[in-house]
Formats: sequence, C-alpha cells, structure tokens
Amino acid sequence: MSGSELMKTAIEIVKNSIESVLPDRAVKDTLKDLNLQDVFLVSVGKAAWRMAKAAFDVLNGKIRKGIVITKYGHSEGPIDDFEIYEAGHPIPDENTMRATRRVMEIVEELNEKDTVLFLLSGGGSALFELPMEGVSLEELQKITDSLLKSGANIEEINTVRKHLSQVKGGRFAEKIFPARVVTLVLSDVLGDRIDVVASGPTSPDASTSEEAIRILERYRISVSNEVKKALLKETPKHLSNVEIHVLGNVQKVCEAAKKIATEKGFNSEILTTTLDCEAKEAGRFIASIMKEIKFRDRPLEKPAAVIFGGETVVHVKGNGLGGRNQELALSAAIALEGVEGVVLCSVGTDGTDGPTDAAGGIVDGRTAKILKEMGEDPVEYLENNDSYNALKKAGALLKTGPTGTNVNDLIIGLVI
Ligand SMILES: Nc1ncnc2c1ncn2[C@@H]1O[C@H](COP(=O)(O)OP(=O)(O)O)[C@@H](O)[C@H]1O
Ligand SMILES: O=C(O)[C@@H](CO)OP(=O)(O)O
Ligand SMILES: [Mg+2]
Repeated sequence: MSGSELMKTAIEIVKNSIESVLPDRAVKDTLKDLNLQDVFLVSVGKAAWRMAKAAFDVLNGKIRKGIVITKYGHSEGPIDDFEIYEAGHPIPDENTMRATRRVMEIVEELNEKDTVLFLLSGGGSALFELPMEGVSLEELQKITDSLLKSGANIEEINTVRKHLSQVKGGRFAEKIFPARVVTLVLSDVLGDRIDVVASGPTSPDASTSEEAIRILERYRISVSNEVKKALLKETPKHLSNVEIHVLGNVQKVCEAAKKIATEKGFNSEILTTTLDCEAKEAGRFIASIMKEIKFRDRPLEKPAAVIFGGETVVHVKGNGLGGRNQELALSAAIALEGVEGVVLCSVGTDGTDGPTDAAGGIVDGRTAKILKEMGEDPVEYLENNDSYNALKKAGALLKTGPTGTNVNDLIIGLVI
C-alpha cells in the first residue's frame, strides 16, 4: 500500500467510525422503549439538531413544543414548528442567553403532570447559560476563556461553570420541578461523568463550591467580589424529578474504529479510551508506540491499527491557531519524520477542533519534511500553538464540517 493509500484508508476508518456514533439510532431506540406522551422537547449541544430531529421522527404528534440550541453552523434546517437557535461556543454569548431565557419561560410554567424531554450533548456548557445574579456575561466570558487556555480539564472547567450558573449543576432540573425531566445524554466526557457533560443541567452535582474556588486559585484566575459571592451558593446534590439515559460515548467510537480497521486487515487494538494528558506529549508517545510496531512488531504485528480515545489538554501559551487534535498530530509528525508506512490521524468527532474549521490532522513520515523543505520549522509552530497553520502548509488538515455528533476525540495510528 502506498503512503497516500494508507492516508485514504485512515480517513475512511475515521469517517465511518464517526458515522457509527451519530445519535439518531440511539435516540430512536431509547425513545421507543420509554413510551413518552405529550412532552416539551429541549435539545442542547453540538449534536442538538440531529438528536431533536430523531426524536421528532419517532415522537411525531407527541411533542407539545420543541426548542433546539446548537453551535453556530450546526443546525440543518427547520424541524416542524420547533424554535431553533444557534449560539456561541466554547464561550457563551448574547444568543446563548437569549435562547436559554426562552427555554426558561416555557419550563417555569410546567406542573407535576408535565414531562420535559431533555436531549443533551457536549458543547451545552457554552450554549445553555444564564449566569447567577450579579455575574455579568462579560466576566463569565473572560473566566471561561482563561480556563480554556489554562490546561484545566473539562471536569475542573465545568466545576466553575456550574457554580456560576442558574441552569447548570442540576439547577435546570430544579427549575423544572415539579414537572418531570427525562434526559438523553450523548457523552463527550471521559468515564461518562454525566454531571460533567455540558455541566449537567439535570444531574445532581458531584462538585462543590469549595472545589470551584480552589480551581480558580490553582489556575491563578482572579474574579470580582460578585463572582466570589455567587460561587459560594451550593448546587443541588439530590434531584427527585430526573431520569437519565446515556446514548453514546468515546468507547463506542473506538470500538467501531477497531471493528472497521480489523475488517480492513489490520491487527487492531484500542490502547486507551481515557487519554487526557497534554496534547503534544500524547502525540509524541503515540508516535513512539507506532515506531515500536514498525521496527519491532510489538505490541502488535504489522499491519497494525492502534486506536486511542480521550480528550487531551493544551496549555495555550503562544498566539497561533490550532486545536488539541491538530497539536497532537503535529507533535506526532515531528516524532515520525522520515518513517515510512505510518499514518496518524487525530480528530474531534464533532468535526471542529479548537477555534478552527478543521476536525483535526492527518500526518505521516513526510509531513515534517515537507515543512522543512519549505523553510519552516515544525517545532516553532508547535511551540507557538500554531498547529493549524503548520498542518495547512503541509496539506495535513482533516476537514469534515460539523458531524452531528460529539463523543470526544479519536486518534488512529496505522502502521504497515
Ligand atoms: N492555538 C491553539 N492550539 C491548540 N489548542 C487550542 C488553541 N486555541 C484553543 N485551543 C484549545 O481548544 C479548546 C477548545 O476547542 P474545542 O474543539 O471547541 O473543544 P471541544 O471540542 O472540547 O468543545 C480549548 O480548550 C483550548 O485548549
Ligand atoms: O459542554 C461542555 O461542557 C463540554 C463537555 O460536555 O463540551 P465541549 O467540550 O464540546 O464544549
Ligand atoms: Mg470538550
């Protein structure tokens, strides 16, 4: 197999794996079992449009009102008479608040006979938000931006978000009470911490005010007195009106990748579904495993596919453009320079990696060489967190557009 054929194979495995975790089927199957009548549908997150459409297709006639809030560019047209909103991500904006207020207007009227069907996917933290009284949107945006660049993981970031919000950390379910809420979650959080996915609007909160304060201190983020005051108010730890079902996660996409790669003749193994270290360290480590396979045929014999799922972090210190998958791919490209018969592909299953239009990167032994031949230093790009521009120059960006799902990041290494 030539180098470009191997790249094509990697892209095919990735795309088919993502296809297999589109939420449609899981939403439909779960709803058929639940037999709900007369629901208020609220769908929030990057996969919100697709989840709402699937629910509409199976519940048709049993939905009294439908509202969808998703990221800009992620809705795919009208669904019946649903209200469909797009808003800012990963930082909430005015449209986030406008759409969330609309949801609150509707649920606050409900009584114990009513049911809210809440369809939730990652991205919801930015898309569904009304800050606590005294906390301005501007300050919340600043704190979110600092946390996202600090290297803090999603559990830490969302511990702070929950305590500054009127709808996160179970507070949305509290507002819905005495009505009932049935939540279907597509998980993009490692270990399926459902109180962390989209900051758990309908989950009893496992985090505390004290932890939120400690996290801000740990990452040296200073906040106003109003924010300090808001943080002290504790989130609900028990909720009696909630039922939650998990539909999909990073395990499922990794299992699909393993199956597809095996069918294509690769000795395939999932090495982890909880990759959570610094992106560039992960890239280097994965490259070292691929070289072990290439030169020593272990832990798998060639042809081999190694599969990783997770969510790495990036301490963004430079002023470049990129995302954690692109950064991982660029780092791997540096470590794989000159090695033949290896391809590494790292993507966000939602189709966007960091504030860019790429889903991730696809690199091989030629990628770093191509950059050097152009007079560019890949290490400098990596240090400036400018993986997007490095991979763009080398023709190594992978673009899928919004995929309709969101189960975190998938990394595949092929070795022949
Ligand atoms: N220049 C950059 N290089 C690498 N990563 C970046 C850069 N700028 C932002 N990021 C990372 O992108 C993350 C947000 O990306 P995004 O793909 O929206 O995350 P998610 O898919 O988890 O919502 C931030 O947490 C930040 O760490
Ligand atoms: O909304 C969120 O809190 C996170 C985790 O679920 O999602 P994303 O990383 O896609 O923004
Ligand atoms: Mg995330």
